[in-house]
Amino acid sequence: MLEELKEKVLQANLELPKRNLVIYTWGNVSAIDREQGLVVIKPSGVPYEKLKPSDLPVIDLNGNKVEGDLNPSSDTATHLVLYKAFPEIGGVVHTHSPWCTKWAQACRAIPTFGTTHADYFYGDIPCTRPLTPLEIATEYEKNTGDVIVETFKNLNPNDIPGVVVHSHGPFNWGKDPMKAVENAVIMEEIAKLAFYTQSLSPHAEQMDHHLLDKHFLRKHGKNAYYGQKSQKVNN
Ligand SMILES: O=C(CO)[C@@H](O)[C@H](O)COP(=O)(O)O
Repeated sequence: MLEELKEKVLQANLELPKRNLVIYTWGNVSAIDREQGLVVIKPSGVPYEKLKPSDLPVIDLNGNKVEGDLNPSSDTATHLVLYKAFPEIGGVVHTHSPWCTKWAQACRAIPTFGTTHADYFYGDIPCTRPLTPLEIATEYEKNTGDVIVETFKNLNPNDIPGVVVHSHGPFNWGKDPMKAVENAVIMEEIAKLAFYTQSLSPHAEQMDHHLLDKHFLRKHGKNAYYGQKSQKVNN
């Protein structure tokens, strides 16, 4: 079981350079086996092309390494917070992909400007609140995950599978590690489209972002009542 999960995590990590989401080792993917309460994650600082399944550390939900010689990703604490807070996800990915990171550094949510966005994300893609200097200095600790969970207090992570963390970058998730990476690729493209849209039309920002909510709801087979948000937005 764990060996199969390691292979899935390996393949998902190899997608990051393939999809131009990372340079060097600026990204990491993990997956969770909820029955065993174990997480498989990329080792810290190891180039993707050198990765083997046996290199992938296995950790428990308290962050204790239960298998593997290499150190787990420096973002492990954030991955663990998200698995505990979002019970339906099976994979998490973090990168410093350039377009999402621009919105993160500007501490701005990525606006819903079109159906490309609304096909995948229910409303604007949130940015966390501005982080304090101490939170920025300790981004490797659990506070990064805590501020993401705080951002989703009134949002459904199944309908918005990603966030940009102020001064840091994007985190995405999904039902499995490859779906998490797919959501990261899509969010990076949406971030790029949004950047150029607002540069072409500064007034786009004033558009009612909820105009496209029903597009998402219909696409995802939810009861989309014209002009009203469906009560049932969970998958
Ligand atoms: O945010 C950061 C560094 O600021 C990390 O996400 C690194 O970009 C990747 O770290 P490892 O996964 O290799 O530990």
